[in-house]
Amino acid sequence: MFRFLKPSVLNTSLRCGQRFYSKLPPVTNSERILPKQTPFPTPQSTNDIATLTIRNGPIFHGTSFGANRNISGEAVFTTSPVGYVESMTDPSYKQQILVFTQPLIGNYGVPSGSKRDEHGLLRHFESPHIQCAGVVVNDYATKYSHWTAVESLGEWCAREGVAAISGVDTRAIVTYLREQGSSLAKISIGEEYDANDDEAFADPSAVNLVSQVSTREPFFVGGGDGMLNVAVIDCGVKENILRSLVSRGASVTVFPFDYPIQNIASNYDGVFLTNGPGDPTHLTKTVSNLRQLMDTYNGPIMGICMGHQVLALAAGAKTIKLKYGNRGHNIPAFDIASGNCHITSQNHGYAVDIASLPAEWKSTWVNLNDQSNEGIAHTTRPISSVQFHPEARGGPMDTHYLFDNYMEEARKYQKSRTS
Ligand SMILES: NC(=O)CC[C@H](N)C(=O)O
Repeated sequence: MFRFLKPSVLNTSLRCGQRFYSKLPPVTNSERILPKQTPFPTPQSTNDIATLTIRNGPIFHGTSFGANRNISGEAVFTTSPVGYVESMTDPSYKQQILVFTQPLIGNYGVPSGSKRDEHGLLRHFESPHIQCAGVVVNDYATKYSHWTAVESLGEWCAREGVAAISGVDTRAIVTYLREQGSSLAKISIGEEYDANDDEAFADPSAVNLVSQVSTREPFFVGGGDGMLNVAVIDCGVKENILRSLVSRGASVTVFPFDYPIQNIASNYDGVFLTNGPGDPTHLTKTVSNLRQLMDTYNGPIMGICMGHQVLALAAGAKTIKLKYGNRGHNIPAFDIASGNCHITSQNHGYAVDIASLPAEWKSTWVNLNDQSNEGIAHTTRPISSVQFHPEARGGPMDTHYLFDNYMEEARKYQKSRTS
C-alpha cells in the first residue's frame, strides 16, 4: 500500500496511474480546496447566558459553552449516543442547529483535527471544520477524558465560531421538533434576544449549501494499487467515504459538485456521488450532468444520501422533505432483495418519493421506522444508491459491504474495457 502524505509522493502516484490511464486529467491537489469563509469576530468577553428560540415556537434558556456569537439555522435532532465530533464535522449538517438526544455530551473531549491516516485523510474529523451552526445539549461535561482528546467540546466550538447551549430540556425540544417538524431556530448569547425578529432566522433550505462545502478544484487521494480509478462527485464528502474507497484499492479523484463529469468519466472505472447538505433540488447542474453521464457511461455509479437523492432526480423521480428527517446511528433499514434488516447511520431531512420512480428503476431498501425509501437501483445496469451511510462514521459497520460490491463492479467494468 502506498502512503501519499506529501505532494511530491502524490505526483509520483499520479504518474504511476497515468501509465495505465493516459487520459486522466492531471490533478495535483491532495485535499479539498474550500471556498473562503468570512472570519467571525474574536469575542471580547465570554458570556454564559444563552437562549434557544424556535421560530413560532418555544424559547429555552440555558448556559453558553461555545462561541460568544448569535447564530441561526434549522433545528434538527440526532439520536446518536456517541460520535459528536464526526457528526459536527459532517458537511451535511451545514447551517443546522444540532440537538443531541443523548443527555451527556462532551465527556470524551475533542481529538486533533490535523492528524492524518496512511492515505492522507483526516483521522478523526469528517471534514476540516465544524459544519453545524450550533449545538444544543442537556448536560455538557466540562471535565473530559480520552487518550485522543486535545481540547474540550466548548473550547473547540468557541475557536470555530459555533454557538453551544446546555442546561436545556432536550426532551421537550425533541418532542416539539417531532410533533411540529424540523424548525428554524436561533441561539442568542447574552441576556438580549428578540423572539419576533423574523429576519434573524436564516433558512438553509433556501440556498445551495453544497456550493459552500464542495471542493473548488479537483483533488486526488491515492492509496490504492493505482489500478482502479474512481471519480467522486463532491457534494460535501465525508472523509470516511474517501477512506472506504482508497482502503479497498481505489485511486480517487474528487471533483466539484457541478463538474461536467460526463466529459471525462470514460477515464474512470467508476463514478461515486457523495453526501451533502440541504435541498437536493438546488443541484440542477449536478442532476443534468448525471443525466448525460447515464446516457453515455456504462461503468458503475453509486450514490450515498445526497448522492442518492440527486441520482433519483436524474433518473426522473422526485424528492420530498420529511417532517423531521432521520438522524442517528441506530436506524433500521430493510434490504428488499435479501430480506435482511441492517442498523444504519443516517443524517437526512429529504427523501426520494418512491411513487415517482420511473419503470426501469426499483426500490431496494426501506426504512422500518417510517417506511421511507432507503435505496434505489437500475434494473439492468450497475447504478444504485442508498439513503443511509454505509461508511458509517460514526455508526455501525453493518453495510460496509456495499463498498465491496461497488469495487467489484468497478473491477468488472475495468476488465471489460481492457480485455
Ligand atoms: N447526509 C446527506 O447527504 C443529507 C442529504 C440532504 N441534505 C438531506 O438532508 O436529505
